[in-house]
Amino acid sequence: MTKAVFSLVFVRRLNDEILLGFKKRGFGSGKWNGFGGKVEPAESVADCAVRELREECGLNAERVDEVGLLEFQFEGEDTSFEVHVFQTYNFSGELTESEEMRPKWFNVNEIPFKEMWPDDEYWFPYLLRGDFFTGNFLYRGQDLILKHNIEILEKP
Ligand SMILES: Nc1nc(SCCc2ccccc2)c2[nH]cnc2n1
Repeated sequence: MTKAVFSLVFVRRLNDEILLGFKKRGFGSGKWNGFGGKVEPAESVADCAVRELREECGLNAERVDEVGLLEFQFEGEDTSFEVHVFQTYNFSGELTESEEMRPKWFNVNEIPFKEMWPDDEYWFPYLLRGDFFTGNFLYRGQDLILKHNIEILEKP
């Protein structure tokens, strides 16, 4: 089982808005998601999160805080995805659509889960509440979760 490491970053504004991007092509296209991609050899996961955010929507995160760690396996595939989830409230720059992503602010009570990866509905409540979460999901294809486990580190 080879492991590929990815970053995924969610931008928050005030307390009730979150930035999502509609993936226009490539892996996960047709779904709303955070911004992210594959960690390159010479960078940290956090650096990757900042880089991918800027590349995909033009925003510069002053800092990113790790809020979760997810592992995804797809039945019959040898590679598993290790996804480090980050959040930031501190950003600058002008929101821009890219070839990859169409960004849009959502109210946290109106997350478009039906147009997102099925697992997101399991861990979004913890992301929004600021608890650190870990989870692993076994998929059949990209729509069916065969097995999953989630653990929460309650904030002190
Ligand atoms: N929310 C969410 N995201 C991903 S992939 C995120 C990491 C990534 C991978 C490739 C390109 C850009 C970003 C998922 N996979 C399975 N469930 C999932 N849920």
